[in-house]
Amino acid sequence: MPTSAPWDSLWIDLSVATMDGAATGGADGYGAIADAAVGIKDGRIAFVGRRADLTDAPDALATEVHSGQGGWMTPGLIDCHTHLVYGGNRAREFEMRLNGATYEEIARAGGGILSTVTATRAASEDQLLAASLPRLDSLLAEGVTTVEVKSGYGLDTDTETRMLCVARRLAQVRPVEVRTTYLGAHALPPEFKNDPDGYIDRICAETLPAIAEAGLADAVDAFCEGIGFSVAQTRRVFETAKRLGLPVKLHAEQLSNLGGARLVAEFGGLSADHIEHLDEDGVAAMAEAGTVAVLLPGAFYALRETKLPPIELLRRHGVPMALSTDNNPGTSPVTSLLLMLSMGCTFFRLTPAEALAGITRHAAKALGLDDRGVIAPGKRADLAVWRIEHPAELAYAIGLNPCMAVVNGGVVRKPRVEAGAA
Ligand SMILES: N=CN[C@@H](CCC(=O)O)C(=O)O
Ligand SMILES: [Zn+2]
Repeated sequence: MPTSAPWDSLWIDLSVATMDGAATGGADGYGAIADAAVGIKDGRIAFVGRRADLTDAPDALATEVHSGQGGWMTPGLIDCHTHLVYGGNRAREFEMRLNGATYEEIARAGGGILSTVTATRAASEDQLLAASLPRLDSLLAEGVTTVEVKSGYGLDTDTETRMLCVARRLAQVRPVEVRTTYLGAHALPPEFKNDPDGYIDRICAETLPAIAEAGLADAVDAFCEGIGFSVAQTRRVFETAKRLGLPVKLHAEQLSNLGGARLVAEFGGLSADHIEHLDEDGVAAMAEAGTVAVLLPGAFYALRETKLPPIELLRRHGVPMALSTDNNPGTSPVTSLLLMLSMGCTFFRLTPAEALAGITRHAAKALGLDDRGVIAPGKRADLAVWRIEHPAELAYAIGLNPCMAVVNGGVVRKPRVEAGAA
């Protein structure tokens, strides 16, 4: 009676970028293994190493044997900061900016986020789902296996709840893991005009407790900025999140330095995001707290920012750096995570290895996930296979998508999900 193979599947004929700095001392930054083999059992990595170290023939070790055709395998990509679910678009605002208006002027004039709030409040759950799927499909085509999705365009309890329900539904109709973040403190809704403290009262007393009770959020975020909320108001939201047992993250130091990074570090927060205006005190506080720096070059590009995030300080203090699309209708209508690799290197001067860690290992850490983001025994078998000769090509090529296969929890899929498939 033939014994059953120990593994469900085995990948060979490829090199592997494990992105597991711990395993390789980060020598090449990729944790690279040439002529490698990756064994998968029950949706988890069972083996990763040299093919020469396999103890038996491939078809004796696995039920399914897959060839990487001489390419490379990386961990599945993780987009750790998106506002993917929303109604409408802001192309007119794009035109206004090209006619000289700034992002802040448009926001202060009641446009910007609030115009998306109007469109999102008017949309049904099914309409929001239909509007979000093409944006998600674009990310999935590039080997993305985990996406974070924020609320923040409802600003009332019903619509914030609806947004997070839609975010959760995305994972039911697409091969992707979705992590949700409540971002009620994103902008001041019209019904609380000139009363930000009253709006924070409602977030802390009504909306956030209701969303936590419903299990709709994995984390809580806020926009700490002159056109957003103060440190004191953000602190109140974080105190409520802490009481409800939810981790925090923060849109911090995007347009100015209010000390948001120090605040999110004080709460042991998962990440500080944007951080163009971050100073060394903030970097040191993040390093101390293990808070990840999430870099958003799409917003930097779309707003034509000139203030670069303090990359050298982040490196010197050992703060993990992640990259993300920040997909949103205003500052970053971006649906390509691979393009963020290119921008992270070209604008922010990350190395290709740092950039790839930014959408794998460090992006997982920004979401508080330690079961993915590296290829190592026991981790989720979330993988992407690329028709490339070296991982640096992923950051080097602009507009080319060399993804040839994606593995979600051990299940192999083609990169492009059938358009419109439910
Ligand atoms: N800065 C605040 N939030 C989003 C922009 C939201 C919007 O403009 O719609 C961001 O991450 O850039
Ligand atoms: Zn954002």
